[in-house]
Amino acid sequence: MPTLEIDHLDKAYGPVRALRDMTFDVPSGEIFGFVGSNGAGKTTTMRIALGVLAPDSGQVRWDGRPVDLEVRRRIGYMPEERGLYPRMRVDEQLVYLARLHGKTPAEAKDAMERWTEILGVAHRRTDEVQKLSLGNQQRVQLAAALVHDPEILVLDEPFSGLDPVAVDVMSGVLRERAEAGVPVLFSSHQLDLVERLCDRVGIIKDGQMVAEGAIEELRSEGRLQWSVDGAPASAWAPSLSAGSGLRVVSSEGPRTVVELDGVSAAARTSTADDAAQAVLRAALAAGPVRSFTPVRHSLVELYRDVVSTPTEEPAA
Ligand SMILES: Nc1ncnc2c1ncn2[C@@H]1O[C@H](COP(=O)(O)OP(=O)(O)OP(=O)(O)O)[C@@H](O)[C@H]1O
Repeated sequence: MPTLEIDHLDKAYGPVRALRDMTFDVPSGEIFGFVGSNGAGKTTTMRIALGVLAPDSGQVRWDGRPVDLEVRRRIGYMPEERGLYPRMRVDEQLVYLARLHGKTPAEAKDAMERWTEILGVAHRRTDEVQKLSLGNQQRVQLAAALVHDPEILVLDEPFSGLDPVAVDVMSGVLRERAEAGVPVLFSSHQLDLVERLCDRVGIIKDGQMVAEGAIEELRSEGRLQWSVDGAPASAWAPSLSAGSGLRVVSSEGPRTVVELDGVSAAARTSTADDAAQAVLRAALAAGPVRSFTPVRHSLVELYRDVVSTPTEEPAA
């Protein structure tokens, strides 16, 4: 299966180390969400993936082959700074871009009509781009990334500034493209959306990948907490032994959340099961327990945990 491989990228802008050993893969058919705070290095990674910026070291490959001019033509890219000609008509611009990527005039017109229809801007085809609202310009920008039937999609914050309907349209298009076998790499600060849409997520901080995987995998590596609905914590939490690593993190009336600290990855599953049973036993000893559930953290919570953990400074 062809894969987009981001392989050990390093990049500095003068004294600023924008990327350090950035590594991940996006196989065909997968939607990979790239998240990280402002200045973390997302745009830099995507520009290198597209081949418009050279890394200091490392390589980007598609289907085992370094991204060269030929591969670059097969990438659909939505730049962060956007890149449409404001005074050109929507239809002329999209046909022009498709022609640049080698489509015949008939194919280009066909693709322009199809994508403006799918993205809900068909009625604005003859307008200059600058006359469209920002959201509609963004739909045209996505059409521009898609109009040459790219094999790979690299989209820098495609959802920013879109209304909920446009978000749904854009999400539908990305899903459909992924189902057609295209690897989709996109960055976003809208973590709820990333959680809904992505097969895998990469969280970056200071130019380094600090967590990567399916959201379920990130959850299973994250903090372990249980929510208990029963007697108040004051009636049973003191009986949790000091050496158990269990502590109450919140308690409101009958609802108590208990967390397990410092579990080594290897011991995690059995320790987690033991800890859950210990919490339940303690709560039951104090009265009836109406519900007992592991806390499922959202991507926002996982993200906060990961980015607030200090990263190791690599040896100089
Ligand atoms: N052309 C440039 N010259 C100098 N420094 C740059 C340049 N482009 C980016 N940087 C720096 O590199 C780092 C990574 O920036 P990058 O734009 O890749 O981050 P980002 O994750 O895309 O951020 P955002 O979420 O704000 O778009 C930042 O410290 C930024 O200031």
